[in-house]
Amino acid sequence: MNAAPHVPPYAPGRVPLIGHAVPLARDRLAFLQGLREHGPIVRFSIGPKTVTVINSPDLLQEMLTTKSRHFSKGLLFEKLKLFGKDALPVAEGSRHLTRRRLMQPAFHRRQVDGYIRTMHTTVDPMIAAWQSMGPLDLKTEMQLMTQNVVMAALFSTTPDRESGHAILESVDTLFAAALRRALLPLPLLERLPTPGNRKVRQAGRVMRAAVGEIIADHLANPEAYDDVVSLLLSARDQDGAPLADEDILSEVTGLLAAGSETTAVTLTWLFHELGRRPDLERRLHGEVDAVLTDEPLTMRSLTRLTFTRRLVDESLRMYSPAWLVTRRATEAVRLGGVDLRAGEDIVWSPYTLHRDPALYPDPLCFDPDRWLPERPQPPKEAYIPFGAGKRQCMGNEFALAEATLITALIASRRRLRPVPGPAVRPVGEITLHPSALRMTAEPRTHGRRREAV
Ligand code: HEM
Repeated sequence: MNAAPHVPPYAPGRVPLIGHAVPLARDRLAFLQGLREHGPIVRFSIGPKTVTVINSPDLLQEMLTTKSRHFSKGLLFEKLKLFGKDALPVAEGSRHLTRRRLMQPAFHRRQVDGYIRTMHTTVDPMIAAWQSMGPLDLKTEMQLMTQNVVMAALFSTTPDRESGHAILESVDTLFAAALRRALLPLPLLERLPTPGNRKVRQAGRVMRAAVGEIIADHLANPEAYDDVVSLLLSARDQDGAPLADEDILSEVTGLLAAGSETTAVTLTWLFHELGRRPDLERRLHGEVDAVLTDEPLTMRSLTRLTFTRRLVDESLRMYSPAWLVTRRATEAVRLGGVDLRAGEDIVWSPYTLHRDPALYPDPLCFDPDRWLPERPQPPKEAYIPFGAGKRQCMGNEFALAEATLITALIASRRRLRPVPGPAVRPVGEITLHPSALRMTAEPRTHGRRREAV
């Protein structure tokens, strides 16, 4: 016999009509973090909408794996359709499955190995160019770098700095609109011709034009390319029909959006920590000087960068880029003894999970050595920067290789020093990024200087 369902509590501080809108607007990260102490499943409300937060790693695992068929991607991803109606990260059901099967092979570890040289040749000149620049806005630099890496490795295209900036601004505008609309869903307002909505439409046009050009070039010179765009262009369904133009545009745009900012903010946080921890920086320099040679980098050489990789893993723990993820129950389902109603909106946060002192000793200490194999490790379900189950990040191997490679290449040639300014704090927008981070890129005077490949 099933036990009587438990009704999860509302978080304290709920005010009639507006619910928890005030603490949420004041500091959404702190609000979400604070909810953990109210149990594994807790509710909050914004106006008439109730949102259920899952805090326990076991229940998250259940929702994302064994019971995943009862959930759709939810509010945030509905709003992220701004990037493309049915792109993989927002697609549902059989459409998701077919597209995932089609694109997954391009992201297997073996395939990622083949991207390493392109990553290297894309990033090297960008690091060299820092020489002639003043203080860097580090997040923007990292975004340009990771955007170029995705475009070069997956679409065989490298935009110049100006075009890269234009794409980046459009991605930022669309991401900001998606989050705003998910937090305060007022569909009617989204359609009005307000300046804000016009800006969003214009950003969409810039993205479509940039991606459209890439696709047109592939169509005009099919024999010149063998990449993800070619894969999409040559795909056929069971009836032998090609993908619709709109679908190809959506998938390419979706990959660009999913694959650039997440890795960029991971690297931004990593160098923020190194900038204030000379002990860690010294160890990183020691490792890259010992491992990097003048030979081109390969997956094999990356696996020897064990400390560099622990820095990446720790940045992904403490500053999980995808800090807020949503789901929606598509039918009534029981989770952890709680009956969720069909249509119930759900939120989970790798950021708060990874900062739970019950799972991570001293969680606010940036300690890459917590990932040493001889140290006690957290349960697998407690470390999910890339999610879990059938919707787990498709680009995780790509992102880990890229972040390790970029960290090592920067450290082999530059020291990023913080520019004095206001204290850096985490800001939870579509990704978790530092409030502002300006750093200067000093050449390294000791150590092996690497030339462009
Ligand atoms: C540090 C970097 C990254 C992080 C932290 C990250 C995180 C995530 C997370 C948490 C999800 C799953 C969301 C959910 O469960 O609803 C996801 C999905 C996805 N990511 Fe990533 N991601 C990263 C980099 C990348 C890269 C480099 C690419 C591709 C170039 C990529 C492509 C995708 C795609 C296509 C999906 C949708 C998968 C599906 O629904 O089947 N990501 N990512």
